[in-house]
Amino acid sequence: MATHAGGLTATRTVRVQGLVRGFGNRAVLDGFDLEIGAGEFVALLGRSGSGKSTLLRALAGLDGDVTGSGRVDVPGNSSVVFQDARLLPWQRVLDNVVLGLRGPDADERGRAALAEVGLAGRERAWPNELSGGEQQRVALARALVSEPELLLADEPFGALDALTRLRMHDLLRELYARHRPTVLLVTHDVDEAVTLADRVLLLDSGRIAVDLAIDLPAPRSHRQPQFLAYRESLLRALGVDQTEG
Ligand SMILES: Nc1ncnc2c1ncn2[C@@H]1O[C@H](COP(=O)(O)OP(=O)(O)OP(=O)(O)O)[C@@H](O)[C@H]1O
Repeated sequence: MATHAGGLTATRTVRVQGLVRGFGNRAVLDGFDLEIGAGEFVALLGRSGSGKSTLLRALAGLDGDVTGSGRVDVPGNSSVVFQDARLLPWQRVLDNVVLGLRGPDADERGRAALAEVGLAGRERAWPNELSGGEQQRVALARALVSEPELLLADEPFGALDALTRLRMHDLLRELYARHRPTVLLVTHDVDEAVTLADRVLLLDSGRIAVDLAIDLPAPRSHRQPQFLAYRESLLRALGVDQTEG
């Protein structure tokens, strides 16, 4: 069985060694290794079915029913954000954010987190009164209110329209600058990866085929020649034909 342990050094937040995960006879990850430094913002790209979510679930400890082996070291206080906000519809926005928080200052921290994601004044709203983008802001507030060392995000903006997605990019980058968690962001979107991350991993057939440091001054934009160079090399590695469209 895989061990899921805490106890990390200050310089390394995530360490995966010899991770094996599969379904039936098929190994998705077979002897997979990964290290992520404290405070790194890492994006994980890969074709559909390459094992991105399988890896994220292993890091989140959300695959207890899956057989596998290997060692997974992550901090004890990690948060996960998914493509859908997964709010409890019978709880008001603030109650969703502070769910699981203890202490007399929980509400105060929840309010502060909501203000940080631009939702001050919506504390008493019900989730279904919010737009998809607003619900995802609540999910981010809920993830960050506990000041996690590690934020795991599985295509958190995948269901949003293009404009909302761009706004969420700015917000996530802002929150990251303020709180400095280690981030692992699973995405299908090469531009999203290059815009947000300082390191991009490309998963292919259960192994890391590309491990690319993104060294771009902020604010990042498609107009930067280096941005286009990073995008091109990642698209090439993904096997996307760039002569089309
Ligand atoms: N519960 C499951 N039972 C059987 N096979 C599964 C299960 N979950 C995932 N798989 C298979 O494992 C492989 C990796 O899936 P995973 O969801 O990790 O890929 P992914 O890279 O996240 O894909 P996507 O980008 O489409 O979300 C796929 O071939 C998938 O069909």
